[in-house]
Amino acid sequence: RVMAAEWGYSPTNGPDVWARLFPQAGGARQSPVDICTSIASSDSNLEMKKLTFAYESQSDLRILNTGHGWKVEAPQSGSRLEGGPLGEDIYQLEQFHCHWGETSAEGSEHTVDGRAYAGELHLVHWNTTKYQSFAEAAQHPDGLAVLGVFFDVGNESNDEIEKIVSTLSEIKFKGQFTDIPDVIDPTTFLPSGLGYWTYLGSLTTPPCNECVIWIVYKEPITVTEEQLVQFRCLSACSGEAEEFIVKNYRPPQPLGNRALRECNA
Ligand SMILES: O[B-]1(O)OCc2ccc(NC(=S)NCc3ccccc3)cc21
Ligand SMILES: [Zn+2]
Repeated sequence: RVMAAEWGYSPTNGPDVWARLFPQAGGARQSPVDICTSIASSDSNLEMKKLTFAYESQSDLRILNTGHGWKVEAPQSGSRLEGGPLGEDIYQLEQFHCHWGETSAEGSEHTVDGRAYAGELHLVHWNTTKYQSFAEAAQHPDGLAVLGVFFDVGNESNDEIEKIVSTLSEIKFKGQFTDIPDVIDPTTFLPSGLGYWTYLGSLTTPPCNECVIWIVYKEPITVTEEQLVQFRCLSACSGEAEEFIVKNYRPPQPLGNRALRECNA
């Protein structure tokens, strides 16, 4: 059966059939995974090398509808993510995006002891110590570092997420983009508690390159149901046809014999 031209999240082009067109999707270090907290080893080594990050505040960042969700392009030569599981290398912010579900009972990519959150934010960084470009870094096992932040649904709307939501009506269709007028400070997306789990994995979307050092924060941030409802109004199509992006998360993949380490910052 020829796979639909575009990969997606429906039964005919979704995660269960990605490996047909994207062989890496069937690899042994795929993401996301279910984080089984009982097997996470508390690695004193991680405690020693504190994970540090420094971001700039930026305005006029471009947000686009990729057809699989929204993505904010935030190449930040002045940003630095280092320490923790990242060895001696410095990683630079490239973009951030989000995954969500049809209802708030699902939506995150990583799960914790089988529990899904309502969504998951990914802050994507690449190794500028070793590689010359994002695309090159994505071809290497230590090329990318992604911070994952879970979304819990609550009554307070998240002001930083609101800056994203307020632009979504302008990028309803796939391929559309606009500039976010507000100043965005990526630091504000991070929870107050900085404990995290870390393991070696992959992109969670095709081509599923096995190039990501994952750092998943334990503490979720809060968004409102209304904010998630707005995410689900984006269209996966470029024109009149309306196929809403109601879910864009990959289910957990086998951890296999990978180490899952935790750091209680
Ligand atoms: O797993 B993720 O959803 O979260 C983290 C993350 C980062 C990047 C992507 N995909 C990209 S950039 N593909 C295009 C591309 C792929 C490979 C080389 C160049 C360009 C998906 C995810
Ligand atoms: Zn992602």
